[in-house]
Parts: sequence; structure tokens; C-alpha cells
Amino acid sequence: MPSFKTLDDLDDGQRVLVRLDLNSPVEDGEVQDNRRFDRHAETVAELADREFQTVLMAHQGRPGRDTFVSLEQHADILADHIDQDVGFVADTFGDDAIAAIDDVDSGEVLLLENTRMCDEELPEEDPEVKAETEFVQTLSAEFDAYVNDAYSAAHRSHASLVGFPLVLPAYAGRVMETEYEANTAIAEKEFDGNVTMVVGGTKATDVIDVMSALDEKVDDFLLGGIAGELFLRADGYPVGHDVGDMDLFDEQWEANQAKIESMLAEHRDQISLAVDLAYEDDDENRAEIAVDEIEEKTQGFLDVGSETVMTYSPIIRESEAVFVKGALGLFEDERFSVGTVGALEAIAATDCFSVVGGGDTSRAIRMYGMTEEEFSHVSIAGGAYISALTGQELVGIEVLARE
Ligand SMILES: Nc1ncnc2c1ncn2[C@@H]1O[C@H](COP(=O)(O)OP(=O)(O)O)[C@@H](O)[C@H]1O
Ligand SMILES: O=C(OP(=O)(O)O)[C@H](O)COP(=O)(O)O
Repeated sequence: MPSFKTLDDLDDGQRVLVRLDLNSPVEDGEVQDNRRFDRHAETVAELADREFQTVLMAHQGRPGRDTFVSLEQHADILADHIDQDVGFVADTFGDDAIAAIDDVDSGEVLLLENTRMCDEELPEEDPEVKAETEFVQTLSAEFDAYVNDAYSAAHRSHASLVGFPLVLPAYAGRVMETEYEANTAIAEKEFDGNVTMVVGGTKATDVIDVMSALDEKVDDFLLGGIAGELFLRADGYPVGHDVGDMDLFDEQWEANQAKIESMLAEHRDQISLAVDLAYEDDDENRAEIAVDEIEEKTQGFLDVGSETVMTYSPIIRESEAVFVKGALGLFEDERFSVGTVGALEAIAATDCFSVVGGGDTSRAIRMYGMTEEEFSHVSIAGGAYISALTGQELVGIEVLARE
């Protein structure tokens, strides 16, 4: 088990570069406040209170998606959470960023621009390669220490996550510490009864890999969201039509078709797919259709239907443990919240061991009147928490623990 240094080991009076995960939902260009701000505020407030010169890095969205925006709004939202100004510079490591970093005094906090706007951030490469990038070499010269608080991005081998620990003394932030402990303990838990996993969201590639790794631990996979539609497509249903400017299906279908087909061939009895789906009708109301009645791929589906919720709920009620990764529909729009809220309410109504993961999905709990206390653990991580469940080492944590 890796052991890393924490903020308790950090000597005072230093210039600290901190990686957070503030990746958030964006609606009509507006960044939505969510649990990640709340949780990371603890680390940032502690560093500011201890009078460090604190400079923050984070990412938002992926290039090409409409959630790929600047971090300017994130600085204001974070400032509200820590009750102190958070400066922002629209640069990752160029002259403007260096000048702004030089201006940071003890106890002040500055946020740099979206790390994914830097070309060297994203390609998944070994930490040793990332450590040599101009991005890491230039920025690290400005700091005495690096803190990684981004547990929920620790499964990505990106420069801001794995490069800096090789060139600066590295420490885990408070979120990294608590999420790591909780998720590792959960991964080691054994259950006597049925284990169910609710699988949805938009990152189908992440969840499909995890489903194959967990096929022995999980008895029932209940599918919805984009992953669910890809499985329905493999079953011959004409679904998977993008709505608006979302581009979620074709690339993920190509990347996963073979895996999905073999999962269906080998584990059919463990996989439940939606029997009906919801869409927006001509009057902008929610309408539902049985999957058997869908004739052509001309309609985008934004939620599982009510019949599906009635099929999934008893399976949840009879489970000893339920893990949620990803929403069953576009729950941010109340019309398409039926699947996600139905599954979460079924979990909350039982005394099963339950974990809800994902920055977006964990937001649905409060949005629809539930409380986090109704679940055993609510993680702000999605992909990282399910990677931890499969016993995989997260690269961002492995480098943090290196001597
Ligand atoms: N059918 C769908 N169409 C569009 N978006 C969907 C659909 N189903 C789920 N979603 C979206 O998936 C998001 C969660 O996706 P993801 O990033 O995979 O999960 P998380 O952040 O919880 O790990 C939610 O914000 C929800 O709106
Ligand atoms: O939101 C995140 O992941 P999650 O949706 O799996 O919780 C992380 O910020 C990682 O983002 P990425 O999946 O675009 O690399």
C-alpha cells in the first residue's frame, strides 16, 4: 500500500503548487457549484491559514466538449467557499502566469488557467516523460513543494498530476488523503449478499473497463446513461443519437464495441438494460417509449424510463451493497431525473452498504432533497473510485508515494 506525505509534513513558509480537481458541470457556459469546491476548500483554506503562498492548478472538461472552458468562474466559486479572494490568471505557465505567481504573497491564493489548455498536459505518457515537459520544468522552478489533492483525477497520467511529484517534494492534500483511505477500505470489503452496481454517466469507456474487471465481485450491473445506450445498441436497438452539440456516442462506440459484445456474450445474466427510455417530445415534455418500439435512430434519449426504474428498484432493495457510478439520465434537467433519482431513492430507502461516486452524480443527492448521510460513502471521484474498487493502483498516487 503506498504511503505518502501529507500537509502535516509540510514545513511553513513555502511556495506551494497545488493540483485540485474542480472539473464541474457547465450549463449554458455557466460553471455549476458542486461538491468538489466544498471538499477542496478544506485543503486550500488550511494552506492559506498557514500562510503559504498558494498557487492552484485544475482542469475543466475535455478539448472539443462544450464543458471545456476557462477556470475564471471557478476562482470566484472557490473564493465563496473559502471566504477569501482567489486570484486568477488566464495562462498556464507562460510569462503572464509566472508574473502572477511572483505577485502571490503569504496567505494569498492564485488559480492558473485550465491545465488542459496546455498541449503537454493531456497525452497519457509515463510520469518520467511528463516530468521533462516544458510545462512542468518551467512551473516547478517557481515552487518549493507540490500538493496533489485531485484524487478524482489520479487515474490519469497527465503532466499536472504525475510530472511534478518527480521534480518537487510532493504531498497529499486533505481530499486526497480522505478519499484514498475511504475508497481503499471499500475495495477491501467482502459482502455476503448481492452486490449491485448502477452504471451510467457519459464516460462509457471508463465504466466498461471497470465492469469487466469487476465481473466476479458484482452480481448485477444496472445500466443507463450513455453506457447503457451503447449496450442497447450492441443488442441491435437503434439508439445512441446525440442531442444538441453533445458528441458522446460514435467515438465511444468504436472504442468499446468489441468489449461490449464480449461482455454481453459472457455475462448476459449479470447485466440489466433499460426496457424503456425517455426523450423530449415536440411540446418539450418528457415522453417515454419501450425499447422494443424504437424503429429508427433519429431520436436522442436522455433518461431511462419509469418501467426500467420499476425493474431496477427491487434489485437494489435486495442488495447488500450498491455502488453507483454515473447518472442514469440527464438529471440536471428535472424532466430527465427519474432514473437517477429513482435509483438513489431506492438505495437511500434500504440499509445496504452504499457508495455514490462521481462529481456530477454526487450532486444529484442534494439537488433532489436527499442527504449524504443516507449513503455509506459519497465520493467526489467517479472513474478514480471505480478504478480503486478494482484494486488498480492510481498512477497519481503511486508517484506521490515514491521516495
Ligand atoms: N442519456 C444521457 N444523455 C446525456 N447526458 C447524460 C445521459 N445520461 C447521463 N448523462 C449525464 O451524465 C453525467 C454524469 O456523467 P459522468 O461524468 O460519467 O459521471 P460522474 O461525473 O458522475 O462520474 C450527468 O451530468 C448526466 O447529465
Ligand atoms: O471528473 C472527473 O472524472 P469523473 O467524472 O470520473 O469523476 C475527473 O475530473 C477526470 O476527468 P476526465 O475523465 O475528463 O479525465
